[in-house]
Amino acid sequence: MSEAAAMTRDSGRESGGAPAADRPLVEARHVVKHFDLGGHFLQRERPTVKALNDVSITIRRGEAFCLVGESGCGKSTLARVVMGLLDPTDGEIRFDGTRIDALGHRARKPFHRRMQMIFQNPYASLNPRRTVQQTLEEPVRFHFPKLSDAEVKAKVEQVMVSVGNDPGWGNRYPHEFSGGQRQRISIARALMVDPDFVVADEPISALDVSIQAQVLNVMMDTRERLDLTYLFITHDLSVVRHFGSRVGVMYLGTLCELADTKTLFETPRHPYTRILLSAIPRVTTEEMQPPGLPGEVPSAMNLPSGCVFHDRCPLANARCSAEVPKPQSQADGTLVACHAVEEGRG
Ligand SMILES: Nc1ncnc2c1ncn2[C@@H]1O[C@H](COP(=O)(O)OP(=O)(O)OP(=O)(O)O)[C@@H](O)[C@H]1O
Repeated sequence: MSEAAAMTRDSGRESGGAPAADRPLVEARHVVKHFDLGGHFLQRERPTVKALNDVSITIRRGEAFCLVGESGCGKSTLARVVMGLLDPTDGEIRFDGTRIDALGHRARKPFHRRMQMIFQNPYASLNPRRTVQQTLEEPVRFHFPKLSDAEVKAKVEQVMVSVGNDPGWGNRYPHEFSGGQRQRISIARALMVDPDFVVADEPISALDVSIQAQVLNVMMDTRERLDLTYLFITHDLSVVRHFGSRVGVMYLGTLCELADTKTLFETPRHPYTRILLSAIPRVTTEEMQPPGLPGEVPSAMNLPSGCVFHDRCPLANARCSAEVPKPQSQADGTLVACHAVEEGRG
């Protein structure tokens, strides 16, 4: 199914029928996620963070799909909705052709095994009171209760070796390891249950620059060796270039552009993407504030009308402030949500 088809509301098409390799593994369709901040019950409009507003992406089997954008644009929220850690306000999530966001806990269990997550901070994501062995055994025993002790131990050893860790570290605790070693333990934990899909949310940004490449290489190696599909969230465009097969660029809860990595870097279409890429290599920080971009990102509690980027966009006209642009498929398959591009002004 093409990206454009996935983006067409009411297309309602199942992905069955196509050869396995061509079928999308993960689809987010028209996902909306609003956080209600409570407020006073007499308030007419309760304060709401509009974190995701009609976002659709399709992740194909075996690819490393990267999501980029400034801090607060909704990358982590989209990842959490895909993983079932947050319920979408609207829209749907499909995994291997099955709609999973509406499933009950029991029905979702097999999908929990197939979808794993690696978090940004390996210091916080590993339980300090559990040894490496206990941490790695736990998900295997939960998802494969019939395995014998010897089989579980062999599995731990095999996965530890596969991520470049010493299998003899099992009796040690997380604080005994460096950041890079801990993140490799986190990767091992995700791989223990033979997932198909791994979400990595800023997995290297908390690590020393000197070991970021090592950890990235471990992930690239596992992707090829185990035929994994990745959703990789990052601020760092040089990582995208290195790791990503396709890239989604987000701004203020919307998807601006979705393209093959090579195409995106060679011919960025959306004005926001162009500004972002023109800032490389200066923009690799948490803030990712591209120089030359006027003003600040508006609040997700008070979104601009029309295109959310219009008040910072050098190409904006009256239509941009009035009408939300829909993602349009270009001749090479790239999707761009921009009136200027659509009108040939881009
Ligand atoms: N639980 C929550 N309650 C209220 N607002 C939230 C919650 N989680 C996220 N948000 C808001 O949703 C928006 C998107 O946040 P999100 O963390 O998804 O962005 P991000 O692009 O991943 O940013 P970063 O790169 O800094 O992690 C932000 O405005 C954020 O403040």
